[in-house]
Formats: sequence, structure tokens, C-alpha cells
Amino acid sequence: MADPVPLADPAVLVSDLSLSYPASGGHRAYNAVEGMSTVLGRGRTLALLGESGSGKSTFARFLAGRADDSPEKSSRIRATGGDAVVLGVPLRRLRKRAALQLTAHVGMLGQDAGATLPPELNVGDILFAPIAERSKHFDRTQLGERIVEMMDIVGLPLGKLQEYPYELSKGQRQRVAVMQSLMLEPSLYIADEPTLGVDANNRPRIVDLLEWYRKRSGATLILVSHDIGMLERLGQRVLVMQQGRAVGEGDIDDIFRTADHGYVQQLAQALRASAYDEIAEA
Ligand SMILES: Nc1ncnc2c1ncn2[C@@H]1O[C@H](COP(=O)(O)OP(=O)(O)OP(=O)(O)O)[C@@H](O)[C@H]1O
Repeated sequence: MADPVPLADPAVLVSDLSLSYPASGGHRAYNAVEGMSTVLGRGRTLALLGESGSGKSTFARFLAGRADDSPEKSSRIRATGGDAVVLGVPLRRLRKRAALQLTAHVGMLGQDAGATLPPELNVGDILFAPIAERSKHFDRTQLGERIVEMMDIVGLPLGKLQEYPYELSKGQRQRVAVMQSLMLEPSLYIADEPTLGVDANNRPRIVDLLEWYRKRSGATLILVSHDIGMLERLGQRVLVMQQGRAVGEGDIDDIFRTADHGYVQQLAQALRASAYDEIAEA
């Protein structure tokens, strides 16, 4: 099995990839993604857009090397065609050990991550946890400096490091989750709706953090998001999905201006006209 190459270029290469959920409880196997192909150069940012159920999260989770990351068998994603190569590692038959090696370099912020913070840890320990899980020896001082810088960028006072998730607002929890997902300094970072549910004043702080991280690390980003403010600041390429398939891909400005696909045109109009949460939750 190939070892991950953090500086691989392209960082992500997807060819004719189809993904499905297995049959379970009387339900047939479900094809969530069909025939996707795309290439993402190192250091680039790709935004995934599309209506609810179009396969964005499935695609994102698979690319993050987390296809099997679910206690329920029925939620494990299977590649049924094609393949994706992420940081030089083919994902189609990724074994547990190889997945663990890959995920050291691929950060993933799952949907509504702020709601799944461990309730028994305070914010400081939550931030240290990804590092402590992988290594007993780490430089607390150096990490502490990084944490202070991140807390400042997202506008959280340092006193919050002693607080527990139940003491934080929803938006504060989400900011902690985003910080936590960056702690291992991933070279590929995939975030599923990082600003969803965060009030409009605090969304830019999350974008600030992602922008800071991208500049500092040169990481490649994949963002599932309809937050137009974020896409304008961070998005470079946009891939629009509908019913598991890519229906448009291009530079953020071009794709909406010149889109010839009806759904992409509709989406472009909606993004310009509506409040972000209404689209994301539609
Ligand atoms: N655990 C699962 N088991 C079976 N089918 C699933 C599972 N998770 C998602 N699906 C189905 O796969 C399809 C794609 O879902 P997915 O969550 O990837 O879409 P999405 O575009 O991210 O939607 P949303 O924006 O609502 O999160 C949907 O039809 C969904 O019902």
C-alpha cells in the first residue's frame, strides 16, 4: 500500500468514481455518487455545491479517507466504480491501517461538528486531543502558541479554554470544532458546511481561520458550502452536484456567469438572492 505523500500534486485525482451505501434492513444498496471525475492541484481550493441529498457529504467523506468511519455498517461507503487517489493513496481498497496513516494528513470537519464535541473534555483538552491520540510526546508550548493564535483569529477569549462544550454557544462550539480539525496541520482539509448554523457575525471568523491556515500551510481545501461570503473569499473552483453527478465545474466566477446547465443557473440565482441558511437547509 502506498504511503501518503503530503506534498503530492495533484492532491486529489478522481476518475469515474461511483459510491454507494450497502443494502440494509430491507433497503436496497443506494448509489449516492455516480461517475465523478475531477482533479485538484496542491494548494487549490474546491467548493462542492448542490441541493440536499446530491451526494456532497458522501463524496467529501470518501475523499477524506473516512468511508468506514461509522459504527453502523449501513453508513459505510463503498466504491463501486472508478477510484480516487488522495495524497498519492488510492482509496478504493483502503485498509484500516492505511486509512489511519492517510487521515493523519487529511483533516475532516464533519457536518454539524460543533454538536459532537466530547462533553467530558474542556476546550483546551479538546484541542490537544487529536495530537495526544497519535503521540504521547508533543511540544505543548509550541502548540499552545498556535492555539492562542487561533483563538484570537476566531474571537474566543482564552478563558474559554477551561470551559466545557455545554457552557458554549452553538457558534462557539463550531469554532472550537474547526480549530480542533486543524490541529494536526493537515495538508488536505475537507470541511462539510463549516459555517452552517453560525450567526452571520461569526461566520467571517471561521473564514478568517481557514484563510489563515491555507496561507500558513499551503494546504489544499475542499469545502462543502453554500455560504456565498465564504465562497467568495476562499473558493477558486466550484463543482456543482445534482443527484450524485457533477453537473458543472469551473472557476467560481465563470461557472455562475456562463452556466448552461439549468440547475447551476438556478443555484447561482438562489445564492445571490437568498439568505445562506435557507439554501443550505432547503
Ligand atoms: N448512511 C446512509 N445510508 C444510506 N443512504 C445514505 C446515507 N447517508 C446518505 N445517504 C443517501 O445518499 C444520498 C446522498 O447523501 P449526502 O448526505 O451525501 O448528500 P448531501 O448533498 O451532502 O446532502 P446534505 O446537503 O443534505 O447534507 C442521499 O440520497 C442520502 O439519502
